[in-house]
Amino acid sequence: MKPVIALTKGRLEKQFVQFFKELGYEAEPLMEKGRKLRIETNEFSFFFAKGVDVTTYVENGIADLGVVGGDILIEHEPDVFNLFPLPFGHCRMALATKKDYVWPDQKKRIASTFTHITKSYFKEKGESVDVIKLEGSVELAPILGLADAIVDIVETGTTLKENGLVIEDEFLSFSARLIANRSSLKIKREKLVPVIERFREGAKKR
Ligand SMILES: Nc1ncnc2c1ncn2[C@@H]1O[C@H](COP(=O)(O)OP(=O)(O)OP(=O)(O)O)[C@@H](O)[C@H]1O
Ligand SMILES: O=P(O)(O)OC[C@H]1O[C@H](OP(=O)(O)OP(=O)(O)O)[C@H](O)[C@@H]1O
Repeated sequence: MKPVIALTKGRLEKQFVQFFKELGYEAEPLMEKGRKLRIETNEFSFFFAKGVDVTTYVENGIADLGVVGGDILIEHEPDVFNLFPLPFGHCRMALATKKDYVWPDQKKRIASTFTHITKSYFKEKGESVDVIKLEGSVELAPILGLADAIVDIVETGTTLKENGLVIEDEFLSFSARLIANRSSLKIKREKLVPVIERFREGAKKR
């Protein structure tokens, strides 16, 4: 059986395919995938899912390996081997609010997709806040008055800037990570170790 790799769709997928190609693996089927969710190459079976679902598939042994953002691992703490960072998908976690915003005296309302990370951040500061969960376009929340501030991923800073928000604090930085199912690493050791080592070497070189 070929190793099965779960890839995060979207941003990370494109950067992974470039990296995978640079390692000398057959990447054409991935580059020509269109809307297909599963792709076979000579050496691997790939499938594509949202980041958090990638961790679920790897945790449950449907995939042997997975490529997922470090933010997802910290937020959801899946029971997988978190092997090492990959040289793409770099971003940071930031607390941001409206420019010149005057914070209210009452409990702060913070909107985020990353509720666990947000709660831990404020807990460490010894501050109790109300966290409002949003699934996307989080920057809207302070602008529309749903929240005082947001905790969200920042890469170039363009989204914040174009929406009149400024960073109050940056507190975590991430990249994509290679993860593995715990039993696959034992049962399929002979097949997986050379792949993992090739990825590790490639990641070091970049
Ligand atoms: N600018 C960025 N915004 C969001 N995620 C980024 C960014 N740069 C790198 N990443 C990384 O890419 C991963 C996947 O991001 P992507 O935006 O493709 O997924 P998503 O936020 O779940 O997407 P979607 O909004 O399409 O559902 C994130 O978990 C994060 O680690
Ligand atoms: O600093 P930047 O380079 O502007 O990138 C950061 C933005 O990208 C992500 O959103 P995404 O495009 O994934 O859309 P979403 O709001 O639907 O998650 C993230 O949530 C920020 O909004």
